[in-house]
Amino acid sequence: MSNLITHSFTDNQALAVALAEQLAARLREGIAERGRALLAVSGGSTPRHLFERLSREALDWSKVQVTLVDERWVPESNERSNAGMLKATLLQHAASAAQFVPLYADAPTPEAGLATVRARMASLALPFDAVVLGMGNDGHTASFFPGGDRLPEALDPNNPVHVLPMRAAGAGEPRITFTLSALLDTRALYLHIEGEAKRELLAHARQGVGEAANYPVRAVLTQQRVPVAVYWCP
Ligand SMILES: O=C(O)[C@H](O)[C@@H](O)[C@H](O)[C@H](O)COP(=O)(O)O
Repeated sequence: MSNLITHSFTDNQALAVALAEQLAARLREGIAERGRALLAVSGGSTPRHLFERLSREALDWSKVQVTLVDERWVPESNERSNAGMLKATLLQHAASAAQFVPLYADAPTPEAGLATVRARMASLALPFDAVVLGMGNDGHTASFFPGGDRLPEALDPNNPVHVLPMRAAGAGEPRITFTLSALLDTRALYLHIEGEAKRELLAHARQGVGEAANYPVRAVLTQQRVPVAVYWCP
């Protein structure tokens, strides 16, 4: 049985409204049932509208912890920083009361900052209430890049480690990423993609056609641990 449910929208505004409502519902549920909620989101360019929308959802954001599924190893002031983007979009308005838990530490490399980041992440009470993944045109998701130096470790479904450094030719700077096993430890999993090219790429990755058989995102699509809700618009 397929583990994927696809929700298609006419444009990115309609998608942002629907996914923001969905995420807000998961967070409210976490707060009602456990007194807190934990959200992990992707960076990149796709989720900006979604974040702007989500930031205005009425809920008790002071009980919400927000982190990233992956981060580029650059300080927040760098335009490539996912944390910087998140602060400018999601952590505004009502959501400015949320606690942001960053994946970057002030160290020259992700390896040098790893102990600090791991200690920080140990304070998060998994499972996540919701994880939102994106996907790159090379079939990566989070920082699971094709040819990534620690890709097998990152995709190992039984890896007890939550966070790993990652280096790959297509990644730009060194990265730090949650592992697949940590990201699948979630009550709800979303894959947010936009555009025809990504829809085709996803279909190929799902079927394991040609080069797409090796796309890292396939590990998310073929796992049976948690259903994947795909949110797509042209
Ligand atoms: O830091 C990152 O790059 C992201 O977390 C990454 O995994 C992203 O989701 C994809 O690269 C898609 O990026 P776009 O939305 O820019 O296409």
